Amino acid sequence: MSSAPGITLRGSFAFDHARLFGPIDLTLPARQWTCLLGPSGVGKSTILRLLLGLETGGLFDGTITASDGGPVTPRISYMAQSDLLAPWLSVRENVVLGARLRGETPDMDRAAKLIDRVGLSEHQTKTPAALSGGMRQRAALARTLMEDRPVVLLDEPFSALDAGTRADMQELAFEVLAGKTVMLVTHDPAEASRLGHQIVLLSQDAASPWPVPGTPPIRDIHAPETLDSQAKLMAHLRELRA
Ligand SMILES: Nc1ncnc2c1ncn2[C@@H]1O[C@H](COP(=O)(O)OP(=O)(O)OP(=O)(O)O)[C@@H](O)[C@H]1O
Repeated sequence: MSSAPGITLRGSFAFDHARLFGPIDLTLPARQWTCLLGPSGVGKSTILRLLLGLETGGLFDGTITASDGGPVTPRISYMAQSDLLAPWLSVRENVVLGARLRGETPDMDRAAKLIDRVGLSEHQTKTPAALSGGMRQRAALARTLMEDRPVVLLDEPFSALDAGTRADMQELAFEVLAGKTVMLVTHDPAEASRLGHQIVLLSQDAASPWPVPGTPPIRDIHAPETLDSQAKLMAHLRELRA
């Protein structure tokens, strides 16, 4: 597969001529993790929908480009805020759904390994209705990790998980998505401080870079630079609300 490209979105977005954000200039550097934070309703998920080429109900005035000049949308896999699991399929069938929909033969060994890594081996024949919210989120994560696309967009993928499982799943995602261009939408300063090569704060007027620790991700949760970054980012986010 070709190397994962960087992605750049430049422009403004409006609903019914009321500006939601922009003009902004947001670049996801190739093969790095970009963590996008910002107040609820500022337009983070809308940016993901624009990158995915999905209907937004509004008007985007701008450009979305890949650093290699290739198409953007077909090279993206996406994990939405809601799990989007098919309710009539088992965990295992959901995890291989992408391949089935494309008419491909799924790699069942890879699926089994991922289901095991997200801790759902004993639940793989259950349908989503028989799972907890955190289990459904892990099933959706396994499905996303199963897709081998160069660009991956994750919309609050760990939000329903307990703290220990969340740390484990962050480590799994970082390992499996090595070499891919990733954008993680999160409200969690600790998560961004741990995972981001780049942290970007979205406001109505700008997508602004926020300093990241000098060490490369994935960072140890207890490392002083991770904790320092987390504390400063948290303080800044609280100031923005004041
Ligand atoms: N079809 C629509 N028409 C008008 N406004 C809309 C429409 N769809 C979404 N919105 C509004 O657009 C804004 C941005 O929504 P979006 O989901 O992108 O925000 P977000 O930053 O991801 O929020 P959160 O952090 O809560 O998930 C919200 O205020 C939402 O109410």
